[in-house]
Amino acid sequence: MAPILDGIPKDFTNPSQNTPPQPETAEQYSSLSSPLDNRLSQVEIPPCLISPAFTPPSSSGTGSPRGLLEPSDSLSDGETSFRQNLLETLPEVKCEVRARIPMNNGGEIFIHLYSNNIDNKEHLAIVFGELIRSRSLDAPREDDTEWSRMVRGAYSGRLYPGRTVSSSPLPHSDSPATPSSSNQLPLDSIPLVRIHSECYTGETAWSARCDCGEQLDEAARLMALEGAGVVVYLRQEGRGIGLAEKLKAYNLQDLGNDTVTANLLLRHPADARSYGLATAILQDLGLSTIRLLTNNPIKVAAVEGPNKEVKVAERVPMVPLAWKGLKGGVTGKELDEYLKTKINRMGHLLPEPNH
Ligand SMILES: Nc1nc2c(ncn2[C@@H]2O[C@H](COP(=O)(O)OP(=O)(O)OP(=O)(O)O)[C@@H](O)[C@H]2O)c(=O)[nH]1
Repeated sequence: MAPILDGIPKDFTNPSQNTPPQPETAEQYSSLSSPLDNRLSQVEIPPCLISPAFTPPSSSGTGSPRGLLEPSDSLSDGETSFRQNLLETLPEVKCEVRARIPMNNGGEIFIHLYSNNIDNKEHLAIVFGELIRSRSLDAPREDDTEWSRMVRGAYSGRLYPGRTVSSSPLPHSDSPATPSSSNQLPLDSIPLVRIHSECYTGETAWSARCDCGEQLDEAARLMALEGAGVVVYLRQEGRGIGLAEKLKAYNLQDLGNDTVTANLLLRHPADARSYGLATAILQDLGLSTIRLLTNNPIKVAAVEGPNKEVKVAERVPMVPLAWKGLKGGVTGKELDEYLKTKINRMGHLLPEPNH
């Protein structure tokens, strides 16, 4: 693969790790991953994004290693700038707390907050349905009491005023209770999963530059319909470069650059994300086979992990509502350009609309 930015170390986003020899091509990759369709096998998947890998450090985006590039400086395609180092094992994750959230549409979710051994961010799993449970949350802990188990969310059924036993599945019943087999996800059901990267602008600040907020809503809608599913919400804002750098990238986009070039001009990779934490969280939730909601072929291969800790049985496309001719979604020139760059420069598997 050709170097991206002459003279800049490819692995500047994670300089402290030694990089083991990595496959460089889709062919070499095929021994690690099982592509879901023909287009997937044609995509050159950056080895750095195969789990397990570091999520970019929490300080990512706070400084450009060697300053801003001028557009006239050496700048080529973004693929080889994906460069992080692999771990030999998955990161360790621990669900610290789980809480029920009644939704404003009448539904209900269980938010799981995770800690891990590679960064200090609060990564989340938003769980639909009660049958998907966290092993690390439910496991007995030192000095556990019924009270501490209920407060951290390691209870079954519902909490109610006066409840004293964490494991009771029914109100006022003190019967023993890790979830019974009838309370587990049916063996033949493969849950929907969305691995979503944080996007303050699209999810909170009403941005029409991307469809991140819409994708989150659509994932929630589908999972609510099925009564089960998980959104793994990773705190890798701005494709891992952080909010400050993403905002600079927006200014560079307004100056005429696409999303990939804007990142490169800031001397960041086109995509600095990794998915090892997502793989570990799915494992903790007992999900070894999933249907993954995404258009991003890298995500599919990355989340499976080198040892196939998680198997993606099906990729479920996420087509923007506007591109399906439906109302209610994000629309506009910026969104179209954002999506076309994903298709043309990042290999996303999304058919362009006819309009
Ligand atoms: N650097 C940068 N990041 C952006 C921009 N627009 C959105 N993002 C970030 O892109 C990420 C979107 O990630 P995801 O929703 O997981 O989507 P994806 O990997 O692109 O692919 P899908 O799974 O198909 O949606 C979030 O972290 C956003 O903050 C941009 O213009 N520049």
